[in-house]
Amino acid sequence: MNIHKKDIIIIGCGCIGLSAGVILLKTGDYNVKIWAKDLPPNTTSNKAAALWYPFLSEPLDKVGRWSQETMDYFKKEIIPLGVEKTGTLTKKVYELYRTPRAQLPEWSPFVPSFRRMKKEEMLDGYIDGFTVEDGFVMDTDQYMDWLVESFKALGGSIDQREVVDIREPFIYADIVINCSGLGARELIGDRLVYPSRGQIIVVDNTRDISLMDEEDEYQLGYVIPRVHNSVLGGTNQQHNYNLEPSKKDTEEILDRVAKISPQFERKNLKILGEKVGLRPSRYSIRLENEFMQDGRKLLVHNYGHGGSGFTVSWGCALDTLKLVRKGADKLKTSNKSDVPWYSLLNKRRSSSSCSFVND
Ligand SMILES: Cc1cc2nc3c(=O)[nH]c(=O)nc-3n(C[C@H](O)[C@H](O)[C@H](O)COP(=O)(O)OP(=O)(O)OC[C@H]3O[C@@H](n4cnc5c(N)ncnc54)[C@H](O)[C@@H]3O)c2cc1C
Repeated sequence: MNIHKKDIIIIGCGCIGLSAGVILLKTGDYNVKIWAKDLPPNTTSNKAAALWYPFLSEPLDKVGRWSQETMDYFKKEIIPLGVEKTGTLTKKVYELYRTPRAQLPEWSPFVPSFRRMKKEEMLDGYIDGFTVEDGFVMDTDQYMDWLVESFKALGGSIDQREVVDIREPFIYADIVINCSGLGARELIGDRLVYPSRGQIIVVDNTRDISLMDEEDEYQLGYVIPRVHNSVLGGTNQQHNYNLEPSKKDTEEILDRVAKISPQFERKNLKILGEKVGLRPSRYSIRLENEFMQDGRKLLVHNYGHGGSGFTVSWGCALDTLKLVRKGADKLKTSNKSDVPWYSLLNKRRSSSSCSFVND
């Protein structure tokens, strides 16, 4: 056991915070606690489809690398554990277009199994498309439960609490990781993060291949077969905070998926439910160090993953570990009594405590 373990607080218990927590704990160098306003199953992550495929997130070169690293991690550490445990299933992905694409996606050079679809693979009505043979899907509730269990099994702990002042977790730890997703808008005042509302329909039938019609990035049509059901989508409504499923969206999604293939016409589908989540969109995923309080505290940002949170989760978690190591080496020695706001926030300590394993 490393008796000099550093304490870390992660803000956020979605797929991003939990993946970062697992990677940090696996090193044996840190005590890790998650603070989160909402816990699974009430996070955006639980509302996702979720398919491994880079989508609606930037910058595309980094997204390509993080996506491939995530795929490698899934293949080595998660898929071998079995679908019953992790809710993760290997599935081919087809991204379909009705008009020719002049270019391959910018992220594609990072993914060796990416290729343009062959003519004989094309569905009626489509003339271009891409595929990733070894793609995979997650049944999000099952996968998120497994993530929580993995984090706890490694010694991590989770407190349900909202952070209203980013300085508060620094009372208890010199290193804080901000995985607050859309919450970063209020938590640190980052107005560059905004919601992209996604609505999905859960249906009972499962198919063999994930199909996505991405001709119009705001009027999406996709069918994602998971372990126990399939997900039909979707919407991409920017700056829309409505968390209630809309009847109009449901109707339009059903129309769009019926156009992908007659097998998805509504008479062939049994609707089990509808879900809405707000993707944490940003012009660029923010994964970087920020030093606070004259260099005595380290805030690592890991948020703004848009439509690819699951797809890049482990790649971003591995980079978070690198940032923590790099930042920790540069931290100046902390002297809590020097910190002017400490005494103010100290008042809260009596009512809301936080103890680490080493305390
Ligand atoms: C309909 C839909 C379909 C999607 N499909 C896919 C897909 O197929 N593949 C894919 O890769 N991605 C998909 N996504 C995107 C994916 O869901 C997100 O990118 C991902 O969930 C972001 O994870 P996160 O952990 O950053 O955010 P969240 O899951 O939102 O977690 C944020 C956490 O931070 C906490 N928090 C926020 N503010 C505070 C605060 N002030 N104090 C304490 N805690 C705070 C929250 O309570 C929560 O625990 C989809 C999204 C939607 C909506």
